[in-house]
Amino acid sequence: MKRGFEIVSKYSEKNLTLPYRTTEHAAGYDFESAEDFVVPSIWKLNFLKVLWAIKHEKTVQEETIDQAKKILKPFLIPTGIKSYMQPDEVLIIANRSSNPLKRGLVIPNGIGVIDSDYYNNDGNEGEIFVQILNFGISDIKIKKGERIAQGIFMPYLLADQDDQQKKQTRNGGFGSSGK
Ligand SMILES: O=c1ccn([C@H]2C[C@H](O)[C@@H](COP(=O)(O)OP(=O)(O)OP(=O)(O)O)O2)c(=O)[nH]1
Ligand SMILES: [Mg+2]
Repeated sequence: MKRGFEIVSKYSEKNLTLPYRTTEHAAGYDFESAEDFVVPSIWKLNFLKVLWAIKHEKTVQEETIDQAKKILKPFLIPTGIKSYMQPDEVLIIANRSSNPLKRGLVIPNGIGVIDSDYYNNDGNEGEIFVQILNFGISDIKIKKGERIAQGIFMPYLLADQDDQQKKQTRNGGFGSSGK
C-alpha cells in the first residue's frame, strides 16, 4: 500500500465515496462533502455595520463585532476521509477552479497541506477538512456528496539542516503544533 484514502470511523455507516479522478489525466482526486452544509455569505448586515463604523470612526457594539467575526471565520467542511501516503509525500488540497467562479467559494489558506503523519493521529484520526470562505453575495448550500476540493499527492524534499532540528509527534491539525 503506497498511498490512498480511507473513510474515518465515525462515517463508516454513512455511505461516503472515496476521492476519485474524473478524467484519465486529472491530477486531483475530487473530495466530496460528508454532510449537508450552508456556507453563509460574508456580506451580512453585522459585517457591513462594522465596516461602516470603521470608515466613519464610530464605535460598534461588542455583540455586533462578535457576530461579524463569526461570519468572517472560515468554515471547516468535513470530508470524512483520511489519507495514507509515504513519509516523503504530501497531499495538497486545492480548490476546484469552478468554485470561486460559480459560487464565490475560496480556500482562505490558499492550499491545504495534509502531512503523512496526520493519518490516524490521536486527536481526530486524520480526518481531512476543507477550509471555505464564501465571498459571494448569497449563502451557498453544499449537499452531502457534492465535490468541494481536490487532493494532489506530491513528493517533498528536505533541507540540509533538517536532521539538526527538533521534531514533535503530531496529534491533530489546525494549530496543534503550537503558535
Ligand atoms: O486544509 C487543510 C489543511 C490542513 N489539514 C490538516 C492536515 C495537516 O497535516 C494538519 C496541519 O496542517 P498545517 O501544518 O498546514 O497547519 P498548522 O496551522 O501548522 O497546524 P499544526 O500546528 O497542527 O501543524 O491539518 C486539513 O485537514 N485541511
Ligand atoms: Mg503545521
